[in-house]
Parts: sequence; C-alpha cells; structure tokens
Amino acid sequence: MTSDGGIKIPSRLPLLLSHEGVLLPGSTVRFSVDSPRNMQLVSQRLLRGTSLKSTIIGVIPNTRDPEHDTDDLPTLHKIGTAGIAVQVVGSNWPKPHYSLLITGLCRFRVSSLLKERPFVLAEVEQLDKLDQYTTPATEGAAAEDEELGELSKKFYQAAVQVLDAVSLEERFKKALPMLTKQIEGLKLLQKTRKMNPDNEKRVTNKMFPGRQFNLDGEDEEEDGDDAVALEKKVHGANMPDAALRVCLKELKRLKKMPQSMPEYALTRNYLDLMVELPWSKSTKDCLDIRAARTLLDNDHYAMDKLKRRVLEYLAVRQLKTSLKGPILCFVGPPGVGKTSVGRSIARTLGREFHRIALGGVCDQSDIRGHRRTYVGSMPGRIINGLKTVGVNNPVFLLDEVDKLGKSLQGDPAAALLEVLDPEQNHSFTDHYLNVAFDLSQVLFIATANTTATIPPALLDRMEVLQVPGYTQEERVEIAHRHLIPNQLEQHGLTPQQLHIPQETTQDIISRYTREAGVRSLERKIGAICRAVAVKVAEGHRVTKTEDLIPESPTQQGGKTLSSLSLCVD
Ligand SMILES: Nc1ncnc2c1ncn2[C@@H]1O[C@H](COP(=O)(O)OP(=O)(O)OP(=O)(O)O)[C@@H](O)[C@H]1O
Repeated sequence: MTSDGGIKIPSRLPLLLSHEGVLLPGSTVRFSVDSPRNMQLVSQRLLRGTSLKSTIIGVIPNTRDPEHDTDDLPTLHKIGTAGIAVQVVGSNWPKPHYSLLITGLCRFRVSSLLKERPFVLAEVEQLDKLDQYTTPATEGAAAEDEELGELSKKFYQAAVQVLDAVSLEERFKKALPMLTKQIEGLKLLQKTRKMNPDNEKRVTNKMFPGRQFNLDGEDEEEDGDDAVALEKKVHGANMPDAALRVCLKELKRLKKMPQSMPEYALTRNYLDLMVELPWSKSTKDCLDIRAARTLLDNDHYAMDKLKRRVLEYLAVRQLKTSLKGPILCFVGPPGVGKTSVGRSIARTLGREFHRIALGGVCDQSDIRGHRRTYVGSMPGRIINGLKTVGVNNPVFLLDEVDKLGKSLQGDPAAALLEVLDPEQNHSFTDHYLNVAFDLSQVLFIATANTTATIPPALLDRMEVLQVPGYTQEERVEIAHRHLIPNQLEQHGLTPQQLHIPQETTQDIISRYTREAGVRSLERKIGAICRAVAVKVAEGHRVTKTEDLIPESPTQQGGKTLSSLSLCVD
C-alpha cells in the first residue's frame, strides 16, 4: 500500500453511495446506512473483513432518494473520497440500519464500474497524496473540511463542488464563499442573542436544524456547572464512604459522557437518587408513653389487648433505644383498624409513616430493585419509600404480607427476610443502588388477614398480634366516636345538620352491613352524608333517612327503619 509518492489506497474500492453528507479528506463524518446496496457493503465487506484493507471504502455523493435505491444504479458522481471505517454500529430501531463513522483519506476518480451488486465495486484512480492531510500544516484545513462536511443539506451541492476541486487553488475558491456565509450566519446569531438571550437556543435550532452551534462555550459552562452542583450535592449528602466512592466514580464517568448518550441519563438518575436518599437524616423520637396511651385511646375504640401490647413495645423501645425486637404483625379481618393503628404508632413516636402494599407482589426486584444493567431499572419499594419519606427512621407498614406471591423472577418473601432481620438489615443492598443502606433505624410493622399464607421463615421473625372483629356494641361506639365525626368533616357537614341516633346506627349495622370490621359501615355513613349534603345544598330542612339510603333492604324485610329520623337544619 506504500510507495515513494505516499500511501496508496487499493485500486478497487467498494463504493458507499451517500445521500446526506459529503466526506472530504481529513474529515470524519457519520453516515446512516439503510439502502440495500449500502447495507450489503457493510455486512459483506466491513463486518466480514479482517484486514485493515477491508475497512477502506469509497464514499461517492449520490443525490438519489435512498428510499428508491432498489432498482438500477444511478449515474454515479465521478469523484469520491476514500475513507476508513472507524466505527460500525447496527440497530433495528426504527428500522434496520447501520451507522458508520468514516474518516476521509484522499480523493479518487472512478475509472470503471466493476460490479453493481450486491454492492458497487469500482476501479479507482487516486487523486491526492495521502500524507498531505496528516502534516500539522494542513490540520487546520482538515478541521475546516470536517466542519464543511457536516453542513446541512442546503450546502450539499457546494460541498460536492469542493470535493470535485482537486487542485488546492480551485478548492480554496469554492470553499471561501461557503465560509463567508457561515461567518455571516454566526454573526446574525450573535446579534439575535444580544437582543434576546432567552431565545438563543430556539433560534439556533430553527435556523440550523439538527445542528448545535456553540458560540462562546456557554453550554459547556452549563454542563460544567451542573456537574459541579451535583458533585457538591454528593459531598453534602452525608453518605457512608463506600457509597461516596461509588458516586464519585460515577460522577467522573458522567463528566466524560456527552449528554446525548443514553447512559448519561441513567447515570444522572442514579446519582440524583443517591444524593436524595436520607443516608443520615432522621427525625427525633419524641416518645412519651402516657401521651402515646392517650393518642391510641383517642384514635381507636376497643382493641384493648392490641393497644396494651403496642404500648409495651413502645415502652421497651423508650428504655432501650437500639431495640432489635420482633416485628409486630397485626393479623385480622379487613377493616378492623390494623393500618390505622400503624399510623397512630408513627404519630406517637413523631416518625414519618409509609405504607408498602405487598398484595400481589411476586417479583423479588419489587423489594430489592433491578440491577442497573436492566433497561428501565428502578430501585425497590424499600429504597423508594425511604426516598419518599426523606428520613432513615420512618415507620414502614408492610401491608398484606400474607398476599405475597412467588414467580420465576424470584421469591419476594426471601428478599423481605433480609429487610426484616435486624442482624442483616444494617447493610441491606438494593440491586439498583449496589451499595449498602442501613435499615436498622426503620420500624417495620406488618399486617395480614391470615397467618396461614405467610411464608414460615417470615412468620418466624414476627410477633403476631391478633386483631379480632368487633361486636355490635363496639361497632356502634366506633361509629359514634370516630366514623360519623370523620365522615361529617369529610363532607363539610356539621353535627347539627346531620344527627344519626344510636338506634339508627344499630339498624344500619345489623341490616346493611355484614362484616367483622367497620369499613362497610363507614361507607354507608359516607353515603348518608352525601345524600344529606345534596338536601342541605337544596335548602331542605327535615328529612327521613329512608329517603337517603339508596338500596334500602326494608322492601325485602318488610320492616321500616322506625328510628331513622334525622334533622337537616
Ligand atoms: N377501633 C377502631 N376505632 C376507630 N376507628 C377504627 C377502629 N377500627 C377501624 N377503624 C376505622 O376503620 C377504617 C378501616 O381501618 P383500616 O384501614 O385500618 O383497616 P385494616 O384492618 O387495615 O383493613 P385491611 O386489612 O383491609 O387493610 C379506618 O377508617 C379506621 O380508622
């Protein structure tokens, strides 16, 4: 390939017919290839060849629409540029295509076409000396050529003319008007920016679609600022050394990545999560057992056994701050107040409360997150919960542990074991984070409807507290102490506007609800409140409850709700 006149390109070259860019010697241009001949060239020549020679191809400008490139070969341009394919990337989206990065070496003239299929092969005559473009003196010209090679379609013809100009003088004459135009464009941009700096980005994109000009490096500065701000946040997040090391490493990678790279966004998201996590942020426990008793009593009627055990638990926590005690698991029928007791516990401790619904979870990555190599990877629910509450010592209510599923994606119960085990959870490692997070300050409470379906290993780590259903009398009390006042408030009504007598509640319970808890009773009271709200809005004064309950079973039972009179003020 060498001779005393410089490096020689092969005399037979496969030709890539370019539809958009013009490759000039010394420039590096990216070509998107999807027409049949060009695709064949890539797959049969570039991807199969093993020698350096096989990476050299000729690039010929061809203005024909690539969509219609299946038929006869068009009349080809006579002059092209031999180039070396430095990168080949294949993709099937949105349609099969290759993206080639080609560095131009020298011009050639097509002497004769040897074959047209599967790709074009031609006998060529080298026009430039190859070493001409590698000397330092011509580097500037090469950079200009590169700029020119990427000019938008508007300059396509002009660029072809520059390609055709083999002598330096002629080439200079052709290139000069293009450079002048380019400079004029830049001046205009600068003027517009001075007039309205906010519009600068928009104007740039509008005038030169697909091309980002950078007049005085502002974008770079912005990126730089962004990275500096992120670095500050990383240092200020108070994370353990291991996590800090990982973050700094990722940050270093991020700084080197162009923003357009898909991995940029992934790394950025990861770092954003890392700085947002409450590594050392916590609320101060303000536990006063007497106040806790009052609060629990005020929030919940009956449930004496449960409340007593919860108070014992809290008292031990108060005396021995680092309690590695059992996880409380409230087991009982729906609507008996399990979730609501969990919420009260958080209030008594002055902690944040977060509920993690486990019903139907059958993939362990729901708990432990996906590895970052997965497309669309996310942290698990535990880490997400910590991010939401913003402190590392919340009360986490693991709702419905009895409804965990199992699937090919692993057993979520096994992942929960690590979360709930005080011996292990100080170094819980979510797959997405890939660094340990200390969960030992989190107070976990679980709820279930039955212990029968809780995995035995999980059940073994928990202390089961049964929450039985309520008696009729207890439900009447709960309704009058809690449900009715709550519902009145939620519907914007006052106790004067709607008064429900005890007998009415008893009737509603015995004839409208059939449940162990009070959820359906709460719903019925809500229905009455809604109906009364309409009457109040219409200006009615007195009404009967029969008119307010939509699907009255009295028709079936033949009995009327005698005690159901109420007042609407
Ligand atoms: N003893 C009680 N005192 C006051 N309100 C109660 C009591 N028991 C239940 N409630 C109320 O009943 C409603 C339903 O309770 P909650 O959502 O806590 O039930 P749950 O046992 O968690 O149900 P599930 O198993 O379906 O999740 C809540 O509004 C709650 O305040």
